[in-house]
Amino acid sequence: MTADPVEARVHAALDDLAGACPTLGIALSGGGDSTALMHLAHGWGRARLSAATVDHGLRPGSTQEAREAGLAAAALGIPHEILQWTRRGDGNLMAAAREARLQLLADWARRNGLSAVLLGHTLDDQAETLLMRLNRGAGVDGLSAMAPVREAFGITWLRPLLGVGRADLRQWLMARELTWADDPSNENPDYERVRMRKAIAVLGLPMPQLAQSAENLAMARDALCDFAAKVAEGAQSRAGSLALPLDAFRTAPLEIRRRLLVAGLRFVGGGDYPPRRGPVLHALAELEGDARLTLDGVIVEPRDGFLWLIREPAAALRSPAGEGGAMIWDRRWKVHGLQPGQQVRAVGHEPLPGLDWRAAGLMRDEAAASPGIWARGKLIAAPTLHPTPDYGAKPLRGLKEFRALLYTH
Ligand SMILES: Nc1ncnc2c1ncn2[C@@H]1O[C@H](COP(=O)(O)OP(=O)(O)OP(=O)(O)O)[C@@H](O)[C@H]1O
Repeated sequence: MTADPVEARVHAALDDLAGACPTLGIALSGGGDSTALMHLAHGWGRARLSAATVDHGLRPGSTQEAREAGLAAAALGIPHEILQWTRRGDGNLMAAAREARLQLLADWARRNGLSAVLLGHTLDDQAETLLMRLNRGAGVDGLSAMAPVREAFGITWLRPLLGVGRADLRQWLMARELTWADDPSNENPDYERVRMRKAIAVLGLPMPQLAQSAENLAMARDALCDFAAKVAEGAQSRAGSLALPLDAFRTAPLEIRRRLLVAGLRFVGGGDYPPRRGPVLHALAELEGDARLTLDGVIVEPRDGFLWLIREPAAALRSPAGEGGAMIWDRRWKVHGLQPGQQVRAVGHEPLPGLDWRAAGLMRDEAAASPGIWARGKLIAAPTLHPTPDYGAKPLRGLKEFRALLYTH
């Protein structure tokens, strides 16, 4: 047991988060936080360590800094790699650099069979992030604390420094005559994070309390998710539609209803982004009556004790046709084994009179938005509707997979 408070705290966090990991990676930027992290993890001594530095090549001298980080790792006998980023495309530079950094580190971790990668986010990062997001008017989810454990890019990321302040880490390093590189962008007031850091210092805002608020919000978020999951327990899904029990939905608090509706819209519509808050709140107000509405390509309709969310036929018809052996159509259907010349497109309303769609227990719009297999402009099969004698088995021979995908966001 160590008497130093920084070591005691970080080692306890490592026991907790990484106790079962035989190998750990360190995302080593060369700055004070991750340099301290490397030394503290080395002192902890319970896992085999490797380190990597991403050279973004965005500042002169970045390659030299990455090499110096490598030397610091080598001094502790820790193998180190420099991962080079070459920028492609344009867009938000910081966001692209961050995304690429995580991807490069994740690939490196996989290549080296590492159980998890440690990141050097601190109590200060937690507090600054909270203020930045408050400034942007984020909701409970956006304001919640950074998690100490996170799965992303196919690997586990651990943040054992979240309980320690940046100044304490710097002092810890200085007391041991250990050096680090200061990134000049940490002083650049063009960055929102830097402005927030200065505001915290000038106003004397209490960092631990800010970080605690972020953690409390994370707990509130988790409780809301659990509650929403309970209400959704009686949900049914068929033919890519979703039905939520109407009583449970109507009696749930507004925030729970909002979450359920957002999750349902993404499940049925397959959208990459959640729908905007304003239209969702508006829809929730309308749903207090018996309104039927359309939002984000999804029909929302209270009917027979359920709140139905059905893909809007017009939106499904706009979806590009699916072709080839294996594909995902309309973001929701996985189709495998189509024959050459066959396409997946929505059935549409037109062919419905000739089909026995009621026998499948579907509603009219549900049937129209469901996938059909077409050849030479003719519908030859509609596997989610009842197979009718006209279809026969022939056109479907070879169809191996045809199922609605579950979206879990
Ligand atoms: N160039 C880099 N190479 C390796 N690891 C890095 C690099 N830059 C940052 N990291 C890792 O990420 C941690 C957090 O750094 P930083 O706050 O700059 O990045 P971030 O995750 O992009 O955060 P933010 O979202 O706040 O911008 C560092 O402590 C370090 O572990």
